[in-house]
Amino acid sequence: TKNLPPGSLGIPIIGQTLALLSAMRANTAEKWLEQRIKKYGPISKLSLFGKPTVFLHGQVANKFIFTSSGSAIANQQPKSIQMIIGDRSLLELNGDDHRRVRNAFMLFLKPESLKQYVGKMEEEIRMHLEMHWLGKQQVTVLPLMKILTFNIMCSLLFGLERGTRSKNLVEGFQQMIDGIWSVPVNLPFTRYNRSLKASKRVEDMVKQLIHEKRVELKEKCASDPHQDLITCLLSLRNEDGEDELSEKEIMQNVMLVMIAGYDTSSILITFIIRFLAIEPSNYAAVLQEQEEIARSKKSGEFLTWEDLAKMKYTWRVAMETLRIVPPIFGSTRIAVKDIEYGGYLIPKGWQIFWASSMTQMDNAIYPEPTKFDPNRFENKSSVPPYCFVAFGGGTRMCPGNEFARIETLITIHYLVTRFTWKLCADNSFSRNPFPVPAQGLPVQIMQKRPL
Ligand code: HEM
Repeated sequence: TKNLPPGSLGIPIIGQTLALLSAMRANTAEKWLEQRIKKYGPISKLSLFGKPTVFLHGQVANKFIFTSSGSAIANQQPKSIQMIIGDRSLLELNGDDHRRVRNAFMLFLKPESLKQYVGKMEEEIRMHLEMHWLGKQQVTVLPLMKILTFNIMCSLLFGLERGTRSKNLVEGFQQMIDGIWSVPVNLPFTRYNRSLKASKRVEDMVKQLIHEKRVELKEKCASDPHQDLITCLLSLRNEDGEDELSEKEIMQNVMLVMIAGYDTSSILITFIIRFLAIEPSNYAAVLQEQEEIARSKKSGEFLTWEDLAKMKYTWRVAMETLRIVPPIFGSTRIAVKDIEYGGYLIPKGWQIFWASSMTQMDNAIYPEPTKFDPNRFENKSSVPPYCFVAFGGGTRMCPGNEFARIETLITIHYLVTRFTWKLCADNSFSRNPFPVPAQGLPVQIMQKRPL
């Protein structure tokens, strides 16, 4: 029989949870994990979120976690997420069910489909800049990027225009996510309780939207079933001519997509803006790439898919941002049976924890890891597999990465060609558990003269 990995499970229930969370807030979580790796090696045990856990680090470990079959390692998120989103979201599904629901979402989220939404995203971005940036001297970037990414999602995923409904949705939705990362105590006046109530309201709103889309689809049989995500999902049939997804699956996964795509993308764009403000040579290279594209267009002309393909350097800047500040610090799985790994036993029922930053800040993979150097990604082959894991990997790799790429590139295009900016606060940040720049990143902005 194999031994358990080294390390201590800490105080019952609490374990090392508070220590990790407070290191995240102080932005020292990488150091905290590094010390563990120094002390115990790349495989160690601890307890997190009330569960005995094995922390795994390194390229081989990432591959092991991302490619193991669901019969050995299944997805496992904190119970609070299940209570808030429900038991049929991709996060809870495994095996065939996971594949079926994920494939349905990929029909909408794959690049060939997203191609047709470039214009819609662009309209949202232009409108956003007009409403929130134009004529201002100072803006706070993070809250604005949240508004922007939420509006993009409302438009593309739900076909929902701005108005009272999307306002109510964003309010409910904000309260709902606030509780996902809170202590799951369901008593009146706790954040968690408010979040559960908000999730019920959001659920009702999404249900109503689904109902309307269903009626629309029936009445206008010929209209484009790909006009938005919900309509696309409702139009899917399996081999027996039945609905491919149940209404519950559509509802819960639409809620999941909103949660998964909202904080993450807005944080990525916010941190690119921050890096461009503190790295003048990278800013100059992005500006050159984007001005060249802007110059090739007539005034007011929309960007095309081909234009996005030209934004290679800008995407490298985004990848370097994701490498140094991954919006998702890490995530957990559960061992479905006793597993042997690296000479140790991971007992059935234990949690497995991986952290993207740890591989992405590894000196052996990325020399001078703290240096912001987008050219690391110039040559795809220079990054070994399972070492850039900001979007995860394997069967659960982020299905929204292309969506995030498109909205990020278009937003940066408009920002650098229309504005210049300077940071107003220091450039520190903390994790909560998402990275949040000091004061939400206030910047002083100046509008540029059109090219
Ligand atoms: C910069 C932006 C984004 C980052 C860094 C990011 C990161 C991630 C990561 C690391 C995972 C995997 C977690 C794990 O393996 O446990 C994931 C999963 C997921 N992401 Fe994203 N994401 C981003 C944007 C989006 C967007 C825009 C959407 C939707 C439009 C989205 C939808 C999802 C969904 C539904 C899952 C669960 C997939 C599954 O379990 O099969 N994400 N994301």
